[in-house]
Amino acid sequence: MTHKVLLLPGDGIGPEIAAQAARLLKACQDAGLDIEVEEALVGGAAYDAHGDPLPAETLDKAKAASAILLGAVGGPKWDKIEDLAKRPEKGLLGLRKNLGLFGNLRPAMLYPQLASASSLKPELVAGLDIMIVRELTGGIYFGHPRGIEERNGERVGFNTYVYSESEIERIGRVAFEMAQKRGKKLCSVDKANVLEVTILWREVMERLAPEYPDVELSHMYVDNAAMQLVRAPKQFDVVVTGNMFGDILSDAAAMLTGSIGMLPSASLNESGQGMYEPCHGSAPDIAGQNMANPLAMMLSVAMMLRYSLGENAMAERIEAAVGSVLDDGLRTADIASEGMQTIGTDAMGDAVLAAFAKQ
Ligand SMILES: NC(=O)c1ccc[n+]([C@@H]2O[C@H](COP(=O)([O-])OP(=O)(O)OC[C@H]3O[C@@H](n4cnc5c(N)ncnc54)[C@H](O)[C@@H]3O)[C@@H](O)[C@H]2O)c1
Ligand SMILES: CC(C)[C@H](C(=O)O)[C@@H](O)C(=O)O
Ligand SMILES: [Mg+2]
Repeated sequence: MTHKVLLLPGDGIGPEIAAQAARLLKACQDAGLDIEVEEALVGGAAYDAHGDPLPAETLDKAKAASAILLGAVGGPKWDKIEDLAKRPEKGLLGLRKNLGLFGNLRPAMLYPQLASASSLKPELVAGLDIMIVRELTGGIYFGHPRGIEERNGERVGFNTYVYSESEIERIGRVAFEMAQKRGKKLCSVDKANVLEVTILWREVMERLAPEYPDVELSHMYVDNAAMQLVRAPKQFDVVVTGNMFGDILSDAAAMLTGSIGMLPSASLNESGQGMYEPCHGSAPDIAGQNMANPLAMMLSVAMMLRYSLGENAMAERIEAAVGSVLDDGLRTADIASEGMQTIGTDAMGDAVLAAFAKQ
């Protein structure tokens, strides 16, 4: 069966790293992968062309695709748009919500070659392999009521942090199953000392635990979890948490691996359809300078092959190609240690493709 892959480059460095992903997809096709690749607009680019960060045409194409690859959206050019619904980021959130992509997997895995690029001492991160399972279609990002309104003579801004039991259970099961396949440890991160919604979160996780007797469940408050991540990150195997805590903790975890430019992600729905994207944003500070690290995007292609297309061998081939490029000492600026020569986005893409061809 031919799989349809939708490529959404987006904004800022999005198109630069998406170009490297497109070359990698072509190499996979040449190696026998049966896919059809189409491109569409999302985010600021879509707003500029159609006045809408998620045009109906893009959403229709996304719904029809087996998998979606997204670069990044947003940037200062669109930050002045007063109507939040028209901001680039809402295009991304709209895709997640409309496709029901509730299960966000963010693996923070250290390539040993990058130990000296980590923000922690090498001995604290050697062998680091954490999977953050972030709930992606609920929580404070999508809660009602929300808005800015006049109260007692001043404006008040508010969002609502809401989770239903079924939403918690659904992401809990993804996390328990993930822990079963990995190190059998699951840490659920909440703020149950303060927020009722996360008291319910904790209760549901506890209720599920007896169904997964081989998994050791623990709980941690999010403030402590942030501290523990940078103190002793190897204590974690799988971490499950809500939308906003997961957003923040995954950026922090990224630095343990050397750079946010190394962190891919998968966002899955109940039917196995997925959207794959680096965890980072559009990096306006380096956009257009051929400086962005394309590896998170290229590793997102590997996650797509593994989670949506069932092509594990080819996924491993990409991951091995990345490893061999790092073995050769090739580094974009974000992952270079002092004194190392750096290469640009295109050259890093060339190197991964050459290594992929040799695998
Ligand atoms: N998934 C997404 O599309 C996504 C994710 C996060 C932020 N954003 C958006 O991106 C814009 C910029 O946000 P931000 O600056 O807070 O976060 P960011 O992730 O874009 O950048 C943070 C820092 O990391 C660096 N960086 C990020 N990706 C890199 C890469 N591949 N290689 C090298 N360096 C990299 C940037 O140069 C910057 O210094 C905002 O509009 C934000 O809403 C989008
Ligand atoms: C751009 C933004 C909506 C997004 C999020 O907050 O989920 C991003 O930070 C991410 O981590 O994917
Ligand atoms: Mg984020």
